[in-house]
Amino acid sequence: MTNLPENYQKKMKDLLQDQYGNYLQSFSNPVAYGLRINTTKISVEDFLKISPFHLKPIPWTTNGFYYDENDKPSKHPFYYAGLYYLQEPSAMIPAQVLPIEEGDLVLDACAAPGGKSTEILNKLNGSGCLISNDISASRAQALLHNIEKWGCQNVFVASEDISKLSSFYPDTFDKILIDAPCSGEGMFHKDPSLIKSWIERGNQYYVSIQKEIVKSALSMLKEGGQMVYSTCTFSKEENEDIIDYMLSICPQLKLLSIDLYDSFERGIQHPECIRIYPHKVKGEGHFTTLLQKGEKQSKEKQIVSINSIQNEWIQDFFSHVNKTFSNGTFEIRKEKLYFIPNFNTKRIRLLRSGLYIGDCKKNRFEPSQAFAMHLKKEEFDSTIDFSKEDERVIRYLKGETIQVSSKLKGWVLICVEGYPLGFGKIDKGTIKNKYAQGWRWK
Ligand SMILES: C[S@@+](CC[C@H](N)C(=O)[O-])C[C@H]1O[C@@H](n2cnc3c(N)ncnc32)[C@H](O)[C@@H]1O
Repeated sequence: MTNLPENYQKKMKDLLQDQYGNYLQSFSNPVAYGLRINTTKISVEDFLKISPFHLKPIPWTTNGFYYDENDKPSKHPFYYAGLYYLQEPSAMIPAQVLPIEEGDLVLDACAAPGGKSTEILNKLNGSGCLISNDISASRAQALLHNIEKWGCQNVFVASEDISKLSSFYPDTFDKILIDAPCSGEGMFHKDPSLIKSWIERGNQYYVSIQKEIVKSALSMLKEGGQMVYSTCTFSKEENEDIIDYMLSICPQLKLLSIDLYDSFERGIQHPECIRIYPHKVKGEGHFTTLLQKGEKQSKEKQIVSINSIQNEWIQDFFSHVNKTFSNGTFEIRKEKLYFIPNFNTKRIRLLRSGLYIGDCKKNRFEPSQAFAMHLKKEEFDSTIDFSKEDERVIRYLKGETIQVSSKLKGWVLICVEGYPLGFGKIDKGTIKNKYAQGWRWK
């Protein structure tokens, strides 16, 4: 049984009252594991047809499933194909309740390692643009990897303090998600090591950070824009009190109610908010609120612009690519080709602008790993598709040279069950491995 500090126990007893015994009891439940399907790459129905895992629907999501601990989905080629994200089931709620519409400009303010950003990208479905930001440079690297694996083009990955972003983008975003840094009380069951940090820092340490973050976010939200504030902690100071603080500094802000799944609880004094407790659902804890700044406005039409790059090697490569790009421009920066969405990011620290397509080397073009993840099998005219049981899949993911019986020559997109994993270069049945070094199977 987890050793909870005395003062934490007292707070939780006051909060939960007669449910406190059930809360303590929940520490002996097994941890619930979840995966969320990348609906940009595969429909839920199609994934269920090819999934080798023991899946059960997570009732508050449309594309989230519990899996069995022994399934080990992080050790499967489908994970490398970016077909799903592994996420704690209750953490699926914040992105789910943010009402994203086609063409929205969205900010995920505290995004790393990317659980919520990946779902926002699914909801944007290739339209609009996401700025996925995290102050921590090292966490932002993990964010970049997850975003690239997800395969989208309409995203910038930034690493800034959100207060700095706010000076560049007043009244800019249609939607903002703040999954705030918090004391993590909802994670004590899954990761008891967080209790030590709770003892050292308590709740107030986070309250001041959260206030700064929400103040900056509110100033970046457009009139009529909507915002989700969420934490994975139970303390009222870090949840409803932060909502009260937001209401006090932004008078036109209002709370919108969220459809309540049976076992969710309402917020303290704010019935529009939802509280998720581990003794009520199969998942850890979370708090989520949906807010709107003033009245909804009608939307301006997106500017559609597209250019082409006059480079023989790029054009030759693109003669094998059957896909159209929109709402952005192709740009070569330091010999790398990108497709960059229409959004001015000139003054912020970026880890990635849009889609990194490949490298313009002397007399040739080399497509990137990110571009392979972006393509669908039918969008490249030279593919080798393996079944998930084929031992060459793992060998490819390990970076080995592999043999196939094929007359193809040149760049090939290597797929598993029809879903791209990366590129290779084939000649006389030998595939030279081009799977990115840092992504390899360990
Ligand atoms: C709860 S985690 C986010 C988890 C993420 N939303 C997900 O679903 O994978 C909070 C994040 O906030 C980031 N953070 C803390 N202070 C920040 C600030 N001032 N500006 C931007 N990000 C910040 C932390 O580095 C941390 O990664």
